[in-house]
Amino acid sequence: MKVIVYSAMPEDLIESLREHFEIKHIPDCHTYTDLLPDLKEAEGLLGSGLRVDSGLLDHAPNLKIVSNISVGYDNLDIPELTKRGIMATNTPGVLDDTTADTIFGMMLAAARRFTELDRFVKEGRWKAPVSQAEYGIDVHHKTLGIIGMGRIGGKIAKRAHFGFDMNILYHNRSRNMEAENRYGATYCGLDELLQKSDFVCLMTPLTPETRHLIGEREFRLMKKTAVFVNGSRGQTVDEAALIRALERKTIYAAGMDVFEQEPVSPDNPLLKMENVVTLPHIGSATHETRYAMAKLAVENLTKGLLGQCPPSLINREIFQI
Ligand SMILES: NC(=O)C1=CN([C@@H]2O[C@H](COP(=O)(O)OP(=O)(O)OC[C@H]3O[C@@H](n4cnc5c(N)ncnc54)[C@H](OP(=O)(O)O)[C@@H]3O)[C@@H](O)[C@H]2O)C=CC1
Ligand SMILES: O=CC(=O)O
Repeated sequence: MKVIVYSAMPEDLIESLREHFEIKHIPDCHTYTDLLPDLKEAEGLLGSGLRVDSGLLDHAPNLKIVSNISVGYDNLDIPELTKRGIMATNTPGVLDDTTADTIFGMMLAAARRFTELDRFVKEGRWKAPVSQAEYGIDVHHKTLGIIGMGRIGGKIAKRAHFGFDMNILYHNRSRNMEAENRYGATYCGLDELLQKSDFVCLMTPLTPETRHLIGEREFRLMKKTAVFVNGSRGQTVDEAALIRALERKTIYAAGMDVFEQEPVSPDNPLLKMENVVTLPHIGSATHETRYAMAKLAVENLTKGLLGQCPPSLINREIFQI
């Protein structure tokens, strides 16, 4: 069976795949056209970020499984894959703590102005003891609103509750009793969360329902002192509205790990704002966690192609056909 690996992958994991499959490794793939010569025969596709829809699938008549090395799977057209009987898998769970660390770190950095003041020191502008001009705002004992209290949202809540004595509000389509019982989180409507939170953290998947979930109206509902942090996907936020909210001081600061366009354009006004912490989509980017994700993706693909149910199968109905 032929498998295309279209992202960088540790050599030992490539070797474990070679025990079962013929591997074509194309680590620098940007669009499916880079894969065209191999797609026709491929039964498995493994990597992260590639858009997989009918455009690609029409060239891949033998494909049985698409194994995503990420938990978010907005790059996959799940209904189309399911219609064609192709399994889709992702990597939930193994990246929760690392991603929560990143998002929490970004919240602290925005509130305490770490990146801005790092530049202040390195550029030789630190000439006297700091004054109010360099003060930030406290994170501990404040109210954190988490939109999308799932696996990662829960780990952010854990840090906020046990480490920072924060009061936690959350909004989902359904209640998360574990977050309520373990971290004292309170369920509320989106508008109430936006009005009451000192920190607003967005952690939903990108779906048609969450596209531009946070826009002009939502920024206006937030406190003028609010710090907004996006760890989900760039398209869940109307970035033009965020830029206006920061320019007009409708909110205090922002932390962005994800952008509507990635890599972000150098002209993006957010890059010029001192009160915005920008990261290059590194939520899960540690050596240990990226390895764990790749390993799980390899397990998903191997099990799927060898006739077993992959542990993180998204379109489970395929196994009931
Ligand atoms: N920045 C980065 O590097 C990373 C980003 N991510 C992003 O984070 C996302 C979340 O991951 P994970 O925590 O594992 O996912 P989960 O599915 O565990 O959690 C997602 C949460 O979002 C809620 N949600 C979904 N749709 C809506 C909606 N329309 N309105 C309100 N809440 C909603 C869900 O609750 P309910 O169903 O009850 O609504 C659920 O609690 C990923 O899909 C990915 O996009 C993930 C990892 C790293
Ligand atoms: O953005 C990363 C993911 O795993 O999803």
